Amino acid sequence: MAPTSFKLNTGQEMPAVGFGTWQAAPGEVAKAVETALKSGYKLIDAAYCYGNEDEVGAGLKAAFASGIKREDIFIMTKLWNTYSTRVSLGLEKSLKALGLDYVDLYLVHWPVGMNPNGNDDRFPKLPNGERDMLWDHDHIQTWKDMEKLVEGGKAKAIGVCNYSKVYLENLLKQAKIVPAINQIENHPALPQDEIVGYCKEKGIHVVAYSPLGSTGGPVMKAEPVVKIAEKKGVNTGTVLLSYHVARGSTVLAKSVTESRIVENLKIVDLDDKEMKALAELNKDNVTRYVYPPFGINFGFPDKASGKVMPNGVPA
Ligand SMILES: NC(=O)C1=CN([C@@H]2O[C@H](COP(=O)(O)OP(=O)(O)OC[C@H]3O[C@@H](n4cnc5c(N)ncnc54)[C@H](OP(=O)(O)O)[C@@H]3O)[C@@H](O)[C@H]2O)C=CC1
Ligand SMILES: O=C[C@H](O)[C@@H](O)[C@@H](O)[C@H](O)C(=O)O
Repeated sequence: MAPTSFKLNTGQEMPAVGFGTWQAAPGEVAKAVETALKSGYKLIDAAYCYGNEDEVGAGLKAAFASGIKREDIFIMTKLWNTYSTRVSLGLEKSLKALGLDYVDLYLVHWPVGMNPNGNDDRFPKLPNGERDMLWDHDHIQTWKDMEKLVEGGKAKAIGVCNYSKVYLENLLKQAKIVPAINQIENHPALPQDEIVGYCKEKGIHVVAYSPLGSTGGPVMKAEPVVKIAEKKGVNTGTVLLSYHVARGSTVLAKSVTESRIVENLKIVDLDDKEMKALAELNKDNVTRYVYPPFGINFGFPDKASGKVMPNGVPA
């Protein structure tokens, strides 16, 4: 039987399936979060940059009012890049919007800094339209500030997102706290074997995002996925979500559609042959769906161009 949770290096149990809130349109996400929690999700993923933490908070409030207990739910949110030099403020703003006293896990959203005094709170731009980045920002300084939060108790644990092997290697050389998780884009069309293997070796739990291929769920149409789903009599989404649990990862799926929210809780066992067939998908032509235009080389083997940042890829 597929596991329903995984133990983190902090001792916390993290559910195997979580609910995503990115790109949930205004007016939809509060209801979606409430529906998700009432349907049995125990893990909610939020972020300051999604601009909807207050609505996520409304959904949490409604679910708690119906009898669901805060302590039974694992809630994580993320520090946005314009707060990379104001970590404590970033957490305070998220807690306020979510209506919470603490989060179970606070994550660095991307290992970059963006201008905190630019022309927008979340997405400051330069006159030429490029993102207003802090080019000399060292992601390890942000991590040191993240470490200080844990003592305060408002973040029970800390972790990262979008870290490649080389970024993580650099971080671990100076970290006092090993990140509890690394949240990365992951699906059979982007297996990320290098970083998944490295995280396993270091005791960092992998959390897979965009498991369906993000907006519109394009990976659901891939041939091996459709074939396995037909053979097992399940939906293609179930195959894609189950792929991560079989790999020992937590998976996050987003939907604002009630039937899909419920459907995405279903995980089935996949055997070695099925996992191998999924591994063959786009083997020589990986597809990454989420790669914002920061102009930075994050060190992922499939995207090795862009500017080199302090403590990023070697110059
Ligand atoms: N740390 C990071 O940088 C990132 C984190 N994330 C997190 O991961 C979560 C999941 O990733 P996300 O990019 O949202 O994409 P997903 O891979 O979860 O796909 C979401 C899309 O698939 C549709 N969908 C969901 N379930 C089904 C289903 N059963 N059948 C058919 N279509 C379906 C949704 O439509 P609809 O809603 O209309 O039902 C939506 O268009 C995010 O919401 C976010 O919380 C995501 C990206 C980056
Ligand atoms: O979490 C989801 C993604 O990382 C998202 O936060 C970014 O892609 C952001 O929209 C951006 O454009 O930089």
